[in-house]
Amino acid sequence: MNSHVTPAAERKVRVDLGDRSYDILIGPGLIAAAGKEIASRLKGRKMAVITDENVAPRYLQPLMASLNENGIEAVSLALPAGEKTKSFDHLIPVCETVLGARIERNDAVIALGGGVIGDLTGFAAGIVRRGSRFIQIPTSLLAQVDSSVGGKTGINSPHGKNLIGVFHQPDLVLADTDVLDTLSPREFRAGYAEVAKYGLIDKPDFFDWLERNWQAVFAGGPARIEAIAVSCQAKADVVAADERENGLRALLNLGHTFGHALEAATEYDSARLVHGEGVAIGMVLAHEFSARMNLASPDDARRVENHLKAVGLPTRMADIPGSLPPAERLMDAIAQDKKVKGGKLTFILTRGIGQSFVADDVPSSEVLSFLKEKHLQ
Ligand SMILES: NC(=O)c1ccc[n+]([C@@H]2O[C@H](COP(=O)([O-])OP(=O)(O)OC[C@H]3O[C@@H](n4cnc5c(N)ncnc54)[C@H](O)[C@@H]3O)[C@@H](O)[C@H]2O)c1
Ligand SMILES: O=C(O)C(=O)C[C@@H](O)[C@H](O)[C@H](O)COP(=O)(O)O
Ligand SMILES: [Zn+2]
Repeated sequence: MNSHVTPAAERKVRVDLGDRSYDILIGPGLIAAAGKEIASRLKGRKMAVITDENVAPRYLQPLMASLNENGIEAVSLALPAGEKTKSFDHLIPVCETVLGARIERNDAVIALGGGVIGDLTGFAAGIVRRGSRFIQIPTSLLAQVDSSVGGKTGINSPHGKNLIGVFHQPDLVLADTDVLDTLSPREFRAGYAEVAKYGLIDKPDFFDWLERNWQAVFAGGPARIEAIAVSCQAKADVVAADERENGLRALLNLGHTFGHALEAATEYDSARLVHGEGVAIGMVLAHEFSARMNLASPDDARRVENHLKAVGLPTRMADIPGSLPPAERLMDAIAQDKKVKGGKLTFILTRGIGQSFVADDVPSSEVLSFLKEKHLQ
């Protein structure tokens, strides 16, 4: 993998979906260049920019200036930051802002922010006028490597994560890597969990490379851009092969069945647990559960845990501050998972590092006794 590291220049990944194909541009300076990139690709000249209150003071003005300089008229809305914003309460003002600005179908709705803003804004774009054009300008590592790509949009319910939403692909993704310098270390680590996920799904060489190069990824520069580009290419390949998660795409859910249950159990309180942290704990649990089912070696679970711990991520349920509900309550959230078929649980399990697979019909009694055991560890 060392040979993959190239100088910090702009990279392009194409998501191949026939007449809904789009580019992901990755590199420095893309917010300043956004107006030009958008104007050269889209006909519409009216846009609504949705962002959050952390991102707005840093990056909204440069984006609005770039749009205006390129003949695009834009309105904006800044929402509170954090997972609780992915709710019906905040969906309403997004839809009303878009409609109030008379954004037509061929104009566009722009998400400027992390995965929360991307998922919420994408959902609004998917339902306003039964589908409006949508541009992702992801500003967190997590959003640049995962949530801005692939068209899953939506909001949370007390019943579980992302249970209300639509598939709605963006028309363009602009990942400005300069903005990652203002992300908090905790949020950078959370995004890194999704980067490591691609290695653990089916790229053992990439996982090896991350074990050796993670400090360089955290430091910035070419290794960081490389990790983002490899992640986007991995996701683009899966989405192009199975856009609506009829099979293969479920692999991108590695660690998420446990992780989402933990997010619901902590009531989407970002102070206690953010999505990437839930995924980190969930990926360790998925490897441990695979070992318990005699599918993989316990050494692989230890290796995954050691790496995630080394970067500073939580890896155990006991790492989550505050108390958790009993294992039976976690099972209620797991039963609402979108991968459940005919009441039977589907998990992403593994035969080793980079050898994940979709396991249908996982016995819930096994999962419950595993969770009871892991609850206090
Ligand atoms: N649609 C998908 O395919 C997909 C994939 C993965 C995750 N998700 C969803 O994404 C969400 C998590 O996304 P996230 O981790 O980006 O969370 P987030 O959107 O809450 O952003 C994390 C925090 O960082 C702040 N922030 C963002 N960019 C910043 C910057 N450049 N400088 C300073 N602060 C910045 C935000 O204001 C927020 O406080 C979850 O809801 C998860 O379910 C969706
Ligand atoms: O894009 C996908 O497919 C994923 O599963 C990516 C995940 O990282 C992401 O968190 C996604 O939102 C989870 O999907 P869900 O269908 O379980 O809500
Ligand atoms: Zn995720």
